[in-house]
Amino acid sequence: MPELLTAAQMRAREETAMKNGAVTGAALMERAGRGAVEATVRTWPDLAGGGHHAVVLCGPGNNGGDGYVVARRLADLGWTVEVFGMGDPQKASPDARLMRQLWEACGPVGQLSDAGHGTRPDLLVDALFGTGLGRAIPAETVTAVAAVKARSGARACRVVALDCVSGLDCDSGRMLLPDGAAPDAMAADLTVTFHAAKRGHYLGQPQSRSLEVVDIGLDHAEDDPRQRPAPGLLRRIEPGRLAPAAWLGSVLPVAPGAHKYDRGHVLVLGGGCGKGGAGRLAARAALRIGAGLVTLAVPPSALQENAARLDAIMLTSMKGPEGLADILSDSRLSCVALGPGLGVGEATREMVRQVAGADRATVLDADALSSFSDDPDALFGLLHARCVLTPHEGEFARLFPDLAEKDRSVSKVDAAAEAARRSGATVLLKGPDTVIASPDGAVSVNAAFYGREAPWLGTAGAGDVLTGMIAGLMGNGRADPHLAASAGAWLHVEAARYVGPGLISEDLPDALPGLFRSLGL
Ligand SMILES: NC(=O)C1=CN([C@@H]2O[C@H](COP(=O)(O)OP(=O)(O)OC[C@H]3O[C@@H](n4cnc5c(N)ncnc54)[C@H](O)[C@@H]3O)[C@@H](O)[C@H]2O)[C@@H](O)CC1
Ligand SMILES: Nc1ncnc2c1ncn2[C@@H]1O[C@H](COP(=O)(O)OP(=O)(O)O)[C@@H](O)[C@H]1O
Ligand SMILES: [K+]
Repeated sequence: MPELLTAAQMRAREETAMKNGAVTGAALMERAGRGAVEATVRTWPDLAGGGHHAVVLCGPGNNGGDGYVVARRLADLGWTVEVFGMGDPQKASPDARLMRQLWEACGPVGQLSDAGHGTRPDLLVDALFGTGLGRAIPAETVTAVAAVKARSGARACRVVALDCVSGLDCDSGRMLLPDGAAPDAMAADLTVTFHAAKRGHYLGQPQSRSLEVVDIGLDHAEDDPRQRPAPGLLRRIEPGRLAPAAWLGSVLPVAPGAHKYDRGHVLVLGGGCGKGGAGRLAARAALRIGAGLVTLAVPPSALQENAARLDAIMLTSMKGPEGLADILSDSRLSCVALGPGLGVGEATREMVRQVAGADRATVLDADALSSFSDDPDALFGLLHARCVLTPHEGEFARLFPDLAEKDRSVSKVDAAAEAARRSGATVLLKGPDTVIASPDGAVSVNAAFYGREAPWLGTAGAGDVLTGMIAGLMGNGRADPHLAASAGAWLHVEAARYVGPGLISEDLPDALPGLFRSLGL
């Protein structure tokens, strides 16, 4: 699976290759610029050949150096190229200075403040800042980008960003913009990044419609999606070089001779009369994803309602927390999911205490988490390594107020990792950029970006389905919590994309058989 690098990790890869004598900085810059031009033409084949017009905005560092290479390459292809630069060339790195000089043999470098003059270009190249960004970008760069876009009038020109959209903090995904700038002021149609995607490309609000990774000849670390990611590496969840079936075969119960108990028996604790939808969604998802048996335990008053709605899912009556011990005494129950529709309060807290004490694979969501807002440490004291917490940002803020989104000083990755360390459980922090972190430092991200968008997944009950999917995967005992949560999050988005717009949560479990078939399972 592809790893997502921090800016420092990227610099280290580059420095190692240069120290080994494997490559020079100038050669890397040439490859980056050449790769960016090739990726641009691959994306927009009508830009192949000469006769087009580009405006290239170059910053003071090596990102600007890449921009001078792109400018020269486009000019070689017969384009009309205007280049505008910033910063003192004498202060640039030797590589960036060299690339600027090589460009200057082809054409001039104008002042950034003049970038707004002229006719509509076919392409705007953002080579202002890359991984070296340390603070908010200067207002003059935002003004220059807006001025070039304004040259285009109603028919916007295409924008390609080199390495990242300038202003993107490549570690956190936050945009570092001057006061007053619109959040999408620097947005691009295509980002071409080098060697590997950076963390920030897959966190926060995507600033680019598409992302291409160009190989520049540096070594890649091997990462097998069937194993837990190594601490310190941020894994992007996707099958990678493996076929989806080969990857998911490591978490799904597919042994030909499997008995239903080999495929796990999941217990879902459901809500009271009139509050049962969430539990039923979770139970159905657990069954559809492959649990051999699923039992829904509900208060006696909700038995009739549920009996009328369920067939393959077994139903049992549970007289409050007092009735739970008896149910949990069945050693064949391999995973318990609780929270959706349970209600916030002491009864739910007591259920969590008993389930955690039963030392089984456990998924805690929604009210099972919110019931501990007043004393998160009491929850953390109960948890063990086979627990998965699946908060959305609101639930996360109740348990980890100092890591809450609104005043988060660290990235979502670091926030989830700290939450996992503190709680002793795997934490899946939801969103279009869902982050999964485990106490040993394993972290993965499942991003619904770059052609994998599924905004219709933000619909009532989608989280309850995810809870059931993860419980179903954990129940069969094959996958560890991190891998089960990762595969669950990936399949959740794939199921949403399989159904498409108009999706309601009920559709998600029932999309799984068709999705599995399409994945070759
Ligand atoms: N690391 C690698 O392996 C490679 C890096 N390359 C390019 O090099 C880039 C990184 O280059 P650099 O480290 O020089 O960094 P950048 O070019 O991203 O920017 C750093 C420069 O901008 C200045 N700066 C940073 N933030 C600023 C702000 N807010 N306002 C004004 N000035 C600011 C810095 O003082 C420095 O001069 C990558 O993004 C990539 O485009 C490529 O050439 C290929 C290989
Ligand atoms: N824009 C989006 N793109 C992809 N997934 C999304 C988006 N918005 C929400 N989701 C996903 O939808 C689910 C919503 O879960 P949650 O907030 O718990 O809802 P509920 O409580 O109604 O079940 C989460 O898995 C989240 O990651
Ligand atoms: K850039």
